[in-house]
Amino acid sequence: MVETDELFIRDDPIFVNKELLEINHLPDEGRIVGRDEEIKLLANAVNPAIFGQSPSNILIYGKTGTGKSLCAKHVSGRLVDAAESEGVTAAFAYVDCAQDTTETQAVQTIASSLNRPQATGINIPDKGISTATYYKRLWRILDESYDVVLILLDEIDKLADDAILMQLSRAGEAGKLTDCKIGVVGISNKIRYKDRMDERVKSSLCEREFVFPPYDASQLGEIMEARRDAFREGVLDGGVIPRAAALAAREHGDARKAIDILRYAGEIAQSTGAERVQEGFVTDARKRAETDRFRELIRGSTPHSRYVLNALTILSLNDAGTDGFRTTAIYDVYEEICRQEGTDTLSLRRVRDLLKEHAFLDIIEQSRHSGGSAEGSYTKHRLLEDPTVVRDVLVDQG
Ligand SMILES: Nc1ncnc2c1ncn2[C@@H]1O[C@H](COP(=O)(O)OP(=O)(O)OP(=O)(O)O)[C@@H](O)[C@H]1O
Repeated sequence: MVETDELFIRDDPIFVNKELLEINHLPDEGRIVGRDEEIKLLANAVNPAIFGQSPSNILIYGKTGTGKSLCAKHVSGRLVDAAESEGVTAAFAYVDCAQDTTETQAVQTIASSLNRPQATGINIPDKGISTATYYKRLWRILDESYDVVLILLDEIDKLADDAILMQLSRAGEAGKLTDCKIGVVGISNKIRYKDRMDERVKSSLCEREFVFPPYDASQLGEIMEARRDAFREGVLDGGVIPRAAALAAREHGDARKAIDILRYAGEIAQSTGAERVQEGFVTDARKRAETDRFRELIRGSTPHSRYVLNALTILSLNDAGTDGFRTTAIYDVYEEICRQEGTDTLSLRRVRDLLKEHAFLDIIEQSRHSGGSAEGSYTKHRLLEDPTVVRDVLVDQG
């Protein structure tokens, strides 16, 4: 008989179904909370696709963890099924533009995710063919296999340029490159992303725009409650979810963070050998979730965006008590950082824009002040994240 090694735990005392709390877990319909209206509006915009007609192109904005990707994927999946029952062949491709930043990578991902090599006989290699060849194969795949496709470009602002958007919008124009109808769903948490787009691409790709608001405490509570069965029955103390919901709502209304707090609280119980997940664990769990969230937020951000943040962090670490720092003070430190990095500085205007982007993501807070008639009014910037967390993450990311 094989002996069981007592060193390893076989029955997890805390979790029974931990996948429910994993970052990329896609909850089924019953577990999507508080987004009925957004789901309806998205469905409405792509509705023509179920009859094989062109869906509207969509841009979805909203802060991180507000369910943008989740709802876009959910509606796309349902659209594919609904189209099928109308006799229309549809599919959707999902591209994480933070991973696939170049035009070639993005078109490769789209082509390989839509390709059914057995049926098409087309090969999409990982590399070794030109961008133009990827496109040609993509158009062939679309023509051979589909009446309509949706292309989801998540974190669309991370694309190096507009080239692929240009191609997709051309392809979408009545049968120029393919007969398949194409709908593009761009997703971004940079509210100013559109300003950077080429005018032609903008008018074609931004037919419908949606802004997803942050969740409130009761929605976050429901989102977590809907995953309570990740835990063994009875191990979760009554106060854990309300506490985690209150904290997550007060800070960002970010569902991912709320779920992370819950998972970490469970892991703390596991690692300390506690029998129950206690409300007190939420404080440490929150700190870990905050670090993760921030790391994710600045993942793939441009070096200058990080230098600007680093400048404000250095000021904040040196002078914790103030109500913020003026743009010019931040710019001085930023210039020094650029000197050390051996890179040219961006203009003060661009730095102001980068600060606005950080403000939109709730990394910093901006306030207007009046300096009296001599000075006019000016803006102050204050770091909302814990400066030590920011510093550690920035050091990690180089
Ligand atoms: N309404 C909801 N109901 C249930 N779970 C949700 C809901 N909204 C978000 N979540 C959970 O939070 C996770 C993060 O959501 P999602 O990826 O959709 O956010 P996002 O708005 O796209 O954020 P980001 O800009 O960071 O990509 C999802 O994988 C899902 O597990």
